[in-house]
Amino acid sequence: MATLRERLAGGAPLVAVSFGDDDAEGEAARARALGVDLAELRIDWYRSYVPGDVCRAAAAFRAAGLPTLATIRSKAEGGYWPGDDAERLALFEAVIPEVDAVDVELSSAGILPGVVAAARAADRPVIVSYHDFEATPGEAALRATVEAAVAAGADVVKISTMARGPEDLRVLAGLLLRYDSMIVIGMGAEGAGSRVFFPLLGSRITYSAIGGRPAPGQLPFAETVRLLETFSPGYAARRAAGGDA
Ligand SMILES: O=C1C[C@@](O)(C(=O)O)C[C@@H](O)[C@@H]1O
Repeated sequence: MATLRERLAGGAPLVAVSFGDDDAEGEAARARALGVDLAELRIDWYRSYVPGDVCRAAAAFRAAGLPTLATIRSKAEGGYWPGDDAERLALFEAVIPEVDAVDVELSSAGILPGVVAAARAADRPVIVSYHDFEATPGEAALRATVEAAVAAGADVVKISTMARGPEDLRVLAGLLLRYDSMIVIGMGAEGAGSRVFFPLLGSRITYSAIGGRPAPGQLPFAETVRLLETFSPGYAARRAAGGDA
């Protein structure tokens, strides 16, 4: 079976679902049975930020055979992390060896070099991300963001912005076509189609919801699977092979 790094580098897109720390064993078993490709561990949603507890929740997903992505989203980019930079970096350093990849915001400048260094030391790919829940910035600003994320050490750059209409989707699609190793998402009702269409153009991960706290415009997991099976033969083939192709 391909590693997560290999899957992020090419081939059919991955369907991720985000999880908190309620019943990690049960959620992991259900997600595995449903054929989720990647569990995004939204550690900023967790009830406990004690490193041992966080690592145990991560281990439950890995034990179920599900690749994991650790995210500790800052409040500045729509997340819930209540602590300071030193605590967040320490938590990233503790959890990185227990997961398959890590996501950190470009704007988290105080911890970004440390997170990249910890990921490199553990040979884990790094997604450097940018979120705007209000609007989609102009193309020049987004290009500068992508280039700064690459310069910071991103293996994959994620751009997730609120799409207010077709013009925003054109900007986001242009960005996706311009660079390799991208995850691009148009959030909101106007962006919802991008969650299926952009993966067909090469966006590496699409995020979907199984209950929980769906992001704006996120589609349910089952609907995302149905649409990707319809439009992505590569995804359909991988799923038919039980996720292992
Ligand atoms: O950044 C992303 C994308 C997302 O915000 C979405 O819109 O699907 C959901 C988040 O959990 C994830 O980390």
